[in-house]
Amino acid sequence: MLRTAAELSTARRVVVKVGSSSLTGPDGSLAVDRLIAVSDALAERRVAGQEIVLVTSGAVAAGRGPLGLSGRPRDTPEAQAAASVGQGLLIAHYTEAFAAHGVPVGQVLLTAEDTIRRSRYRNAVRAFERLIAAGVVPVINENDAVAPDELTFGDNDRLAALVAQLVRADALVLLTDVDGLYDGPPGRPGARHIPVVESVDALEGVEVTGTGSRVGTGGMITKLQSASMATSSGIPVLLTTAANVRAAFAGTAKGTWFHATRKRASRRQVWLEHAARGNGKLVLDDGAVRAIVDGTASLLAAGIVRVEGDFRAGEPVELVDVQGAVVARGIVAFDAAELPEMLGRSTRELRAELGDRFEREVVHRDDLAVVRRRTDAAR
Ligand SMILES: Nc1ncnc2c1ncn2[C@@H]1O[C@H](COP(=O)(O)OP(=O)(O)O)[C@@H](O)[C@H]1O
Ligand SMILES: N[C@@H](CCC(=O)OP(=O)(O)O)C(=O)O
Repeated sequence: MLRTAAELSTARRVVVKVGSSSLTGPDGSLAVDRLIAVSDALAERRVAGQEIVLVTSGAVAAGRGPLGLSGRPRDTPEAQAAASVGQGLLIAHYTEAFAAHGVPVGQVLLTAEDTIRRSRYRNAVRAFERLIAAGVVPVINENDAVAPDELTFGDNDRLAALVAQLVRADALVLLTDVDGLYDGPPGRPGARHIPVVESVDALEGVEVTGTGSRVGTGGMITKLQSASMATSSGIPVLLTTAANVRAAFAGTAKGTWFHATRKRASRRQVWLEHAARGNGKLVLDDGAVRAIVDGTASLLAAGIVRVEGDFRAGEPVELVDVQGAVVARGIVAFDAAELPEMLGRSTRELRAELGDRFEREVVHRDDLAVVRRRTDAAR
């Protein structure tokens, strides 16, 4: 696992996210020279043997000019139209810029649903692995033209963290218009640069805003959420400017390095913790909550006080405490309809009264991910 920003040159696989603010000019339209500069640096890394996955914003901004929009789109359909027009332009420029180095790119447009559903998640993993093995740089954006309002990532910072988890990257690099995290809005006199963050969730005395550049989405808040998601699954994060991309890979860029806070988790665990959404909830008593949070126990029927929602065996569910706070997510081994008569009973009673099939754990340890405290709304 990478310990410092200086080690980035040794990373095998790096996900790089470039924000709209780094790809646009002062009038908010696409600045092709900036896109080419980032592409040149990344293509060189790919040619040198590093595996690069690019998450790029800029579709909405790139679509503004051709549609004659002077500011941000006014509503969702206008943003969808701008993204649709802009995405084509964006990928055309990337294709050309990387081709100058003999590197093919492959466009992948994701929606939140692609990560929420296990079958789609697995399918995305397969596609990425094949692209990377073929020497391609996957170029990813959200599928803004069709993503339904209630199911969008909305910002590419968190999408980039999910992609980093999906491809099991060694590092995530967030390129933006500011050379790292400051203890307050960087334009404010006296704001201090923070070179290293040990744990995003333990950050204190730092003021971040959700509004950033004129074209970006989410400001620094979504970057911290992204860093929290990545670092808590074992992936360190470097935040710096797009102009620093070469220096970043040489290990010399001014930026902020977010240490990984946990060991690398399996894709299944990461999916459960960060992406999976379920239709149901299992409400646990205090003893069961302690056992699950402590780390080694499976969930038994004896520790469940109530079942909410409708689900089938094999689907993800939330494990919540009696106050409703999410403690963990897991794959449940029984249908919702089977559980009520099992609640509160020991495995021995279940076997005696309901039969052998009911002697099992309700959620096996291997199918369970404890949801730790992290920056709110990190999903
Ligand atoms: N504490 C902070 N440290 C650094 N930048 C901050 C902070 N709080 C807010 N920001 C703002 O976040 C912006 C970057 O976010 P955003 O505009 O969404 O960029 P991008 O388009 O690259 O995703 C910066 O321009 C900066 O003004
Ligand atoms: N998918 C959108 C990007 C949304 C977004 O997160 O933008 P940014 O904050 O600039 O990374 C687009 O391509 O315009």
